[in-house]
Amino acid sequence: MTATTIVFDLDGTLIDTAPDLVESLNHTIATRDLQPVGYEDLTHLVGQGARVMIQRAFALRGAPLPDEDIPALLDCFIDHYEAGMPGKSRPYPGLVEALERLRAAGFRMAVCTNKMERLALPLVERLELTSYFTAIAGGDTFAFRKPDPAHILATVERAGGTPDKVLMIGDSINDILAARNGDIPSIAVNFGYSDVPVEELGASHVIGHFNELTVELVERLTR
Ligand SMILES: O=C(O)COP(=O)(O)O
Ligand SMILES: [Mg+2]
Repeated sequence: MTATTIVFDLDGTLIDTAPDLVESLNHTIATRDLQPVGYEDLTHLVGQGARVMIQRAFALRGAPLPDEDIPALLDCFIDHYEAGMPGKSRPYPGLVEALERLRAAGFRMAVCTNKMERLALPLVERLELTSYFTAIAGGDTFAFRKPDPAHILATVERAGGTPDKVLMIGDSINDILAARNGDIPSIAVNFGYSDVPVEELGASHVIGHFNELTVELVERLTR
């Protein structure tokens, strides 16, 4: 019997990246004299990767952003974010213990994030989490990304899992919608960066701490 593949989102699910995202974003928009955004703005800004985050920050400040200006701003963000990594970003409480017990129970685990692969890989590596995951796919790894369920399924395939035995765990609409669109059971975590209450996302289950992510829960949701 093939083991279930547990697919985790990254920002706001495995790792609390908010302080560094906000800092790098503010560094980037300051080059255009825009006022800094706050932590409370982040839930509206993250989710679709750095390019969209920059575009949304300009929109939030009512500043025009011609397409041809985006590459330089994106480079500015990437350079700043990469240089500081892992900065203040940390795994959420109880994560490592949860990964340990799920690995011991034989589950295959993978990461499916809309963050660029070149940022996701070193972040996971510098927080010493890489060895838990059989595959790590970013928002630019394939030609599609969350909320397209193909992103989850291609990640599972890369991890050597089977598409009918998958559990998606995420913090926001993209994750849960991708799961729902693919008929995949899902868990929403309530400690991430959703701009709506996670109970409204339509996940199969909601957790408030990784100590609730038990082997029994995974088995029950993927039966
Ligand atoms: O960085 C983003 O915008 C989204 O990243 P996530 O898919 O890991 O939440
Ligand atoms: Mg997320």
